[in-house]
Amino acid sequence: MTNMRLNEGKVVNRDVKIQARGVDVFYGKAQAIKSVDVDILDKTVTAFIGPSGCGKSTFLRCLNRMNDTIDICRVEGDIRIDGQDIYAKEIDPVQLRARVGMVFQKPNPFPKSIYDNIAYGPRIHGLVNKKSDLDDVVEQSLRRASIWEEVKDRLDAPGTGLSGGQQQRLCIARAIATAPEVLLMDEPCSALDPIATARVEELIDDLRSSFSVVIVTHSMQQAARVSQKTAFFHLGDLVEYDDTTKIFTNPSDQKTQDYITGRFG
Ligand SMILES: Nc1ncnc2c1ncn2[C@@H]1O[C@H](COP(=O)(O)OP(=O)(O)OP(=O)(O)O)[C@@H](O)[C@H]1O
Repeated sequence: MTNMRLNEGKVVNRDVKIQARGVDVFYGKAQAIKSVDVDILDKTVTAFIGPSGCGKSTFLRCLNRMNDTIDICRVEGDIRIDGQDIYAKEIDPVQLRARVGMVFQKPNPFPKSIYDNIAYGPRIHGLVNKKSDLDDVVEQSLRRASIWEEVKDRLDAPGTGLSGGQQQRLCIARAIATAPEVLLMDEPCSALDPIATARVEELIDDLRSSFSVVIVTHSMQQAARVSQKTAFFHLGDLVEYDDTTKIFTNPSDQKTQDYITGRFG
């Protein structure tokens, strides 16, 4: 793709944050992910791309054990965050999900006030004791998600009353309120208009200074705009994983080339 604006951010020797080795995922007997090995870097945006049904969301959900909530889903292999096996017996998935936050395709604010949407995580994880500290976390999270100015005078209003784009930024604020190390985003802009999408993309670029961000996207333009690393999945295989500029200008695999040039998908 020659007319694609590529993110200028360089990938410079970032530490590996998530290491996956030999990851297989099954839904009943059907295998959705086949022996995936990948090193996801810290302070970097990594995009997962590939045709519908290739396993992007399934693999993303392995990274904070969201697949545990699907009865027929079985995950095998080894996934480590900072060297720690996240499937080890002693790992509490609820605590893990505070460290590895997630934002979904459709904004899903709790049926609570804007304030309580953000305060919920820090409260249940016991991250703050005093009301004034909680107020600070709420304000900082909303500022970081670039929505503070729009909501600061109506923190008691329901989160569900915001526009779609505002709701998605609220959900991002909610995910970062527990001070996660990794932020997983599953097609976070697919329900948003182009202006709201642009705001969320700017936000993603800003967030990578603090977190490792992994985003599933159907939009190759979006992958090129926001990510520094791209993983191309096809039929459950991780076909190619490299710098985003390389994937979009000079991929090594013919299947990647065919996908980015629109020959299938
Ligand atoms: N809860 C589930 N139960 C059974 N099979 C599932 C489930 N979720 C996903 N699958 C299957 O696993 C495979 C991978 O699906 P997944 O949703 O991970 O792909 P994807 O690349 O994210 O697709 P899309 O881009 O359409 O969202 C598909 O064959 C899908 O039908």
